[in-house]
Amino acid sequence: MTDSGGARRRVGVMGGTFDPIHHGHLVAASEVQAWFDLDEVVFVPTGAPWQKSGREVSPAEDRYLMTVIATAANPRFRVSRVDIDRTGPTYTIDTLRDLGQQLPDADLYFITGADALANIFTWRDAEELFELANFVGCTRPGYDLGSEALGDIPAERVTLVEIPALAISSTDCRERTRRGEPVWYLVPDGVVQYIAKHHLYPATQETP
Ligand SMILES: Nc1ncnc2c1ncn2[C@@H]1O[C@H](COP(=O)(O)OP(=O)(O)OP(=O)(O)O)[C@@H](O)[C@H]1O
Ligand SMILES: O=C(O)c1ccc[n+]([C@@H]2O[C@H](COP(=O)([O-])O)[C@@H](O)[C@H]2O)c1
Repeated sequence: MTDSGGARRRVGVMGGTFDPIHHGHLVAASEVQAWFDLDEVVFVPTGAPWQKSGREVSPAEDRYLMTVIATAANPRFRVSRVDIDRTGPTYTIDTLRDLGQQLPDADLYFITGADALANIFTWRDAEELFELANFVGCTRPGYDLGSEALGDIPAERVTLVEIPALAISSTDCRERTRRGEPVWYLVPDGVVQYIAKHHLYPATQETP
């Protein structure tokens, strides 16, 4: 909503495969929300993450529901279905166009990890992305994003934000679950229970 002075809202967009969502994602979104005084952060689970097509990804509805569970307690967080309800590969250019139409009075801040930001020119219509949103790159353990990695990203459209180092990845959470190790406190409690209830990330069968 626009206030009487016509001020534009600031909305964060946190896209991800979220297989599963973990506290690294949630801390990054919370830090960026506070840093930019965002009105809200919209989490957008991917439908078909084409750059992860070489590996098995859990059903979109499971990833969506885990994201809803993980964000439910924060009044500034919500989850959008735009990417999972669109058919075909998921491209951020479509995410930003769809959200821009839904939120015409908002300035968008797309939140990514530093690793993802360094690869942004492999994304579809990369040049156009910077016309639709600001980009916020979160530092992540193991990634030292020097200014050369930002390459041709327009400087006025990108900000790097240092967040408390959290060495958590979805890959590690899946592997720990497959090995029967706990993921308590790496992911929200409700997500631990969702993974168990729906038998996500089962132990892989050893071939004799
Ligand atoms: N610990 C973390 N701290 C900050 N950002 C993160 C962290 N983990 C992931 N991200 C960022 O969150 C976004 C969504 O990530 P994604 O859902 O692919 O999780 P992931 O942990 O990187 O998954 P995977 O290990 O399966 O590749 C990406 O922009 C990614 O760079
Ligand atoms: O637009 C693209 O071509 C593109 C390519 C790779 C990743 N992305 C987006 O980057 C975000 C993080 O993706 P991922 O695969 O690291 O979970 C998510 O919103 C993806 O849709 C987007």
